[in-house]
Amino acid sequence: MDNHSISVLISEDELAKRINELGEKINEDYEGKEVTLICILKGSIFFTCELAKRIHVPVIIDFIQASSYGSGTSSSGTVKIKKDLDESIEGKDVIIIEDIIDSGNTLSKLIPLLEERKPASLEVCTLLDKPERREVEVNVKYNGFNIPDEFVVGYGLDYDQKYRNLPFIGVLHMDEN
Ligand SMILES: O=P(O)(O)OC[C@H]1O[C@H](OP(=O)(O)OP(=O)(O)O)[C@H](O)[C@@H]1O
Ligand SMILES: Nc1nc2[nH]cnc2c(=O)[nH]1
Repeated sequence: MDNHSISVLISEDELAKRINELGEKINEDYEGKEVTLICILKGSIFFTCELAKRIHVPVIIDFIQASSYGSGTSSSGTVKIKKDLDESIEGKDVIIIEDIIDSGNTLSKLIPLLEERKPASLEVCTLLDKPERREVEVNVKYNGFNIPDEFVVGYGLDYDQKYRNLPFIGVLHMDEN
């Protein structure tokens, strides 16, 4: 069994404050419109819920699931759709909600696929960005925090499907022995 510990990187209060700011910005940018939030399962569920509560224009929420990294901590480079959206996004103003952008592989595959469905607009909102890890450029309109190249858990992010329920973002430290 793994021996590891977790240290707080971004506290619950800091998350709430920044998500408020992102919500306010989205309210300004989408004034008079309806916005469709696409939550990328599973990691983005907490962020999507918290952000959606702060958006005051009409909101539609839908879910999509891309293939996962599995139990490891690095990108496979290939992305498959495991669960597709329920509704059409044709003519909709869409924001993709991500918990984290790491290599950029997931979004670089997902964005063209969603663009083919002819949304009126398509933007990306991520809670976390690890710019040092980027392999493929992704156009990100809303970004909560840039973080260092550390494996993080909590607030939806897992290690081996665990720790998604932590109310903060923590760094996972693996013990040496
Ligand atoms: O920029 P990338 O290198 O592609 O990494 C980012 C993706 O990795 C994580 O998902 P994961 O595949 O771990 O699935 P999960 O959200 O179900 O945990 C995260 O939620 C992003 O979707
Ligand atoms: N849980 C988790 N998933 C990721 N996917 C890409 N980067 C990360 C990370 O730092 N933590």
